[in-house]
Amino acid sequence: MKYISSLRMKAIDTNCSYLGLFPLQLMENAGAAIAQSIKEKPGSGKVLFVAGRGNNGGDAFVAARHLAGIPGYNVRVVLLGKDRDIGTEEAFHNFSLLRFSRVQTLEIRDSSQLAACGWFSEADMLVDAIFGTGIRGNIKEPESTAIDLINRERKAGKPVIAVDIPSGLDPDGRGFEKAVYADLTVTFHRMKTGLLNEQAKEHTGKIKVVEIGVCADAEQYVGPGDLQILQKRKPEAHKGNAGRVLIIGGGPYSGAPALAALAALRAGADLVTVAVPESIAGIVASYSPDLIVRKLSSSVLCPEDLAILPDLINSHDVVVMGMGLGRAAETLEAVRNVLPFCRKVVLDADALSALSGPLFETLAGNCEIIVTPHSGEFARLRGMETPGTFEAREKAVREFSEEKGVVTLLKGKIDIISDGKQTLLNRTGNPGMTVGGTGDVLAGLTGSLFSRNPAFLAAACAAYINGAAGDLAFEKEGNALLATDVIKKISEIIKEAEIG
Ligand SMILES: NC(=O)C1=CN([C@@H]2O[C@H](COP(=O)(O)OP(=O)(O)OC[C@H]3O[C@@H](n4cnc5c(N)ncnc54)[C@H](O)[C@@H]3O)[C@@H](O)[C@H]2O)[C@@H](O)CC1
Ligand SMILES: [K+]
Repeated sequence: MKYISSLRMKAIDTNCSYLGLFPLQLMENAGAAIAQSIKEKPGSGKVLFVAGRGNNGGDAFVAARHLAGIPGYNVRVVLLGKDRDIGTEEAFHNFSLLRFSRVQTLEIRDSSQLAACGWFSEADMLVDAIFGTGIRGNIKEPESTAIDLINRERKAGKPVIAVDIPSGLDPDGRGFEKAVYADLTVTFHRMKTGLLNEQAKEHTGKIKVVEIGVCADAEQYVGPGDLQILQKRKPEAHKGNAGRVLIIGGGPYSGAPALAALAALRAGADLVTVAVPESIAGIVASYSPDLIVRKLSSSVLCPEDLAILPDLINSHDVVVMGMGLGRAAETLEAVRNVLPFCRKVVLDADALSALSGPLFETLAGNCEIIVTPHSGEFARLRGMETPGTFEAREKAVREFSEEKGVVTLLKGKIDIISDGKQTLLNRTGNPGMTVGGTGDVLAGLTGSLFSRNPAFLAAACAAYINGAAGDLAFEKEGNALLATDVIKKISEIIKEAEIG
């Protein structure tokens, strides 16, 4: 069974808006589904909706409007507050429509009015729309009393329908104080994680999962909603809290590690150190005063560098390795020797050539790995051709990630990101980005996000931001865009999403 966390559900909601499917439309469908479920229950003439001030309450206002037009129903809504306290535009809009909908409403000042109004005891059926996925912290008044009153009526034998989640339950399955006991829970789009455990089952009654018209792409493709799940910078943050990234690259090339490092900085990392062979250290340092450069021993990464790398690795949160390293035998040996010292690593470009099946097994459990291959590198990693059809490629990425215990970001016209259990696609980006260096930018971005976030989320969001920055660069430069133009645009995406 597919189930979903409250954060991911919120992300899908935001992705829907981005695609042009607005919250008001989803709320209309959610409310209509509730009204339908009420109609399917016999003996429910006098229906009382108990609504909180969030969107869960908004769903109830829609359902009340849908039901009120039907002969035989007497519909009442008690709002736990005043209309000015309603927290969202959509819920407020739907509450306002009740004035024209033959629905009796009551706005309360405090919990004493709840029992005094007599509406709970007069109802034949109660609909619980106090909270859904937006519950936070200890339950306050008047919500707490409202839950008690619904439960009192249920004990007296009246049916109770919960909107999305019985109010009080934690949507993600953490502990809870108290919650509504329902006969039926009508939950939207997907089963919520918090409805599954044994304790929750005592509260949910039967669970019905109803579709509310979410666009498939809002769930399948990374979007702005996913960016909202990323860790935000805390106001009291100290230097280093927003991530320390170590880039190991360069030798035959000097630009690649610098591009990765600058992208990591733009994506919000506090400290980025670039460890490069001595022969190019001066060149890399000269690119930008923002870079901290550490010299390795020779003209390519080699096993002797193990003298300084483990300490450097320890003082950073994430290692990003591979850009511009070249594939000299001693370099690939050094990559293999460095990996056991890493706890979190992004492997790109030439570092991917050092990997082999047994190496993944040795590292399993000690090191979280993100690999960022293009199609050719993915073929080498797997030891077989990358499939031609999109579906087969997606399956290959999923299976490889599951088998090796890594997150794979397969770059392409549509990027595929998987950890074996979850898979997301990304379609930001444009043909101008086939220019050299954009892969290095993506690796740096991925490392920066990975320093503060789970691997799968970091890889998916990095793919989105890299492509979205590339699209902004394309508006100005067209097909003549350069990797450095992409880096310059990262800040616009980060700023708009209020992350970083
Ligand atoms: N795709 C979606 O995510 C959709 C969500 N919808 C509905 O929207 C709900 C989520 O809406 P919201 O995010 O507005 O949140 P909720 O409506 O679940 O709860 C937020 C309200 O509860 C109050 N509150 C939170 N914790 C409290 C506490 N401990 N004590 C007292 N009051 C507390 C808040 O101040 C706010 O007024 C879903 O459960 C669902 O019912 C639907 O409208 C359809 C689409
Ligand atoms: K509810």
